[in-house]
Amino acid sequence: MALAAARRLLLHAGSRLGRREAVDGARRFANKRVLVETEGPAGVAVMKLRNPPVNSLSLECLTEFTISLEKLENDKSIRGVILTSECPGIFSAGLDLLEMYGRNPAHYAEYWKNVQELWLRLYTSNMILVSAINGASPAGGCLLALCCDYRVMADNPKYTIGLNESLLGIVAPFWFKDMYVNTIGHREAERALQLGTLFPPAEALKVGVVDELVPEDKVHSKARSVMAKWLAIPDHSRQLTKNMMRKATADNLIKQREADIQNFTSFISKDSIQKSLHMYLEKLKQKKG
Ligand SMILES: CC/C=C\C/C=C\C/C=C\CCC/C=C/C(=O)SCCNC(=O)CCNC(=O)[C@H](O)C(C)(C)COP(=O)(O)OP(=O)(O)OC[C@H]1O[C@@H](n2cnc3c(N)ncnc32)[C@H](O)[C@@H]1OP(=O)(O)O
Repeated sequence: MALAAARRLLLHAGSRLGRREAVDGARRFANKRVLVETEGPAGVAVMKLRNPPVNSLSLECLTEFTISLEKLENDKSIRGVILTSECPGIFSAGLDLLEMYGRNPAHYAEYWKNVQELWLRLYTSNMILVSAINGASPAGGCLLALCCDYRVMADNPKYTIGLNESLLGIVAPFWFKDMYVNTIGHREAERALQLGTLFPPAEALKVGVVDELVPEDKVHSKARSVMAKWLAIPDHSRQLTKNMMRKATADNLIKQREADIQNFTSFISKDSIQKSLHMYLEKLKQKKG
């Protein structure tokens, strides 16, 4: 309930701000964790995640992300979005582990509902989505990139991307898996999911997790030039084609959202799974010390 109220407030406040700044041609609206900048006639918005230190997708971050997308979808002058990160070296560390560890079942259910909501909105967006992957992109971070129509990644061997859930002792849900299969094919997805592979850029390109690698300082300019190419296609034919390609995958979740929430909640609540998450969080801490 509190989140629904926050969502209404943010939508309202954001639209007022958006109108005021439109006077300059370039517009900008921001929540705490998501910054959106639009550039007048080109019809392109740049959406930057800024939830330091690692852009983990906390409940608040998911909510703000979803609201920002909703606002862009409602703005008919926007045809494309470049998704990127403001956190140096990190695109997104994925779902926030602290939302899935040590909480109660009602919290897990609420969190998962919001994860589903963001995924459905991103994956089925009518807008052109290009990801400018300027850092590490494990699990839910990779999920965000996979939702896009085109992925440009910084060619820095320190950055990896992939669905690594099995390394955490958890399991990517069927709709993560479906999207992976759609992107890289069944055999590669089967292997990468079981092994929890985090691909360095060259391998990510080879297997098809990303579409293009560029030097780090060229990620944004390349994303813009890719966007220009996609903008040249008539919206109606591109959108109908996208819908034709993606609808069955999205419908597969839509028809069983509630069951998927129940499944996640009971899975993540298990003692054995909580123990695995605890160990993984400890490992992250130890890495520092
Ligand atoms: C039969 C059953 C069938 C189906 C199952 C049913 C349902 C499905 C069930 C579950 C599905 C869940 C799907 C989950 C998806 C996810 O996205 S899980 C998250 C996966 N993410 C990761 O593994 C990334 C972990 N992080 C890292 O590898 C590194 O942090 C980094 C490479 C991103 C960045 O490295 P550094 O720059 O060195 O930063 P630090 O490691 O020091 O981290 C700083 C700080 O941030 C904390 N942190 C990192 N990642 C997360 C995260 N994802 N969530 C929350 N917090 C995170 C880290 O612990 C540090 O914290 P402090 O020590 O500073 O407090």
